[in-house]
Amino acid sequence: MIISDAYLIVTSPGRNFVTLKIVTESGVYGIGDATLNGRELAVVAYLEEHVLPSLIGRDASRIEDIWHFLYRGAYWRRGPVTMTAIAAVDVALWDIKAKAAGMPLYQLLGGKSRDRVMVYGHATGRDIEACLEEVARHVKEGYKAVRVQAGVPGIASIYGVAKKDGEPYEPADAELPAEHVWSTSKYLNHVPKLFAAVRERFGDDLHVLHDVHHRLTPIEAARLGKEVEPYHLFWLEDCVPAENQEAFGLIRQHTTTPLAVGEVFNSLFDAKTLIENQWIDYIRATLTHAGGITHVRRIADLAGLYHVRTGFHGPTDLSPVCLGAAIHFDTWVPNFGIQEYMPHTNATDEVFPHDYRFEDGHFIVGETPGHGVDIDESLAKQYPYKRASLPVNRLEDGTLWHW
Ligand SMILES: O=C(O)C(=O)C[C@H](O)[C@H](O)CO
Ligand SMILES: [Mg+2]
Repeated sequence: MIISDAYLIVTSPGRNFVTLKIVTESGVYGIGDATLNGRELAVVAYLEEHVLPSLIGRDASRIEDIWHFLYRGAYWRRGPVTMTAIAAVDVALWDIKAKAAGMPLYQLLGGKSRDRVMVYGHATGRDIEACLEEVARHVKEGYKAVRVQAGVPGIASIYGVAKKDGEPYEPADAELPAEHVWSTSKYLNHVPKLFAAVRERFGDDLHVLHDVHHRLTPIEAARLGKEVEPYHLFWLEDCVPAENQEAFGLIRQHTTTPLAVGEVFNSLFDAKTLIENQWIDYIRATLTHAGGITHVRRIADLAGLYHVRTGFHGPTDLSPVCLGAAIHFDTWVPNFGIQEYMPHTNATDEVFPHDYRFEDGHFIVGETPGHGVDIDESLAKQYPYKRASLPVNRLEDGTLWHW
């Protein structure tokens, strides 16, 4: 199991993905996702210059040791670039270990805790009516849980809403950051109306979710949480930026709406205070950005002690490699909550052949040894990298705000 080669494949079948391939002397290889949306080449440089040369000749089976070699050994700890690079190595090594054992990854983690994992899809529309149509489409396709994001009158472009109804939403839509204008008051006045309409049309059984995308202050988030209480959301996500973990204590005092956070977290330490105080209900840290299976397992275990469940980030900017590994993790993790799912384009699915499948609002894990996702390297070469940036938000007076 000696590592003989390690290299990156950067491809853009509709959007950019960075994939790490680690090859062992026996020929068994593993792949890991190293995609950090809008900062892809920073991770490429980190891996190529500082990580991959030191992997050659190491024993691929020593996953824990390699994790600490890259984390402690770097001296400079944490941060999204470092932790994405470590995650790519970690997931590739777990893939190798599971392939060498002849087992699907979930078996190595401890076996199945469930037969299938519930996902939530994304309904988006320029206005409430268009959004309800998208919710209806998801329900027809079998989804049991739907994230609902609608345009807000008076706000031209908003996170989570496609430019045209019926088109998929892709936030990294320009070479340089697009500038959006944000109004908290217009947003806060609109969201409760959206959820009233959803419940009226779809009844009480559908799980509904909403992503605030970090744009409120704690007291504004508390107001929103209270006002949507009658509509029983599955969760309200990222209602404030989470650098200040104590902010969630304030929000929690005011509302019983369940709270989810963590897609931008890269370490247990980003979530420790939130979890230990039971200020959140779902932790969204992702394998790709939070140090891979080895580290996210620690986050999930801590969360489990405090009734916090997982709800992994799963937008299209995480590659099928991340999604495939996440489905194995979700199938095993005892305190699973839900898995986010934004379908990839056909071109992406062709570059990344995989064995997971969507059925009746759930993912069913595959039985191929490893995490069940591969990369077609010659096809990947046909899609060269294109610089793409996430937008920024400004308040109506021009102040730079959270996007
Ligand atoms: O999927 C979500 O909940 C997101 O908030 C998606 C993020 O905006 C996206 O991953 C940014 O790259
Ligand atoms: Mg989000």
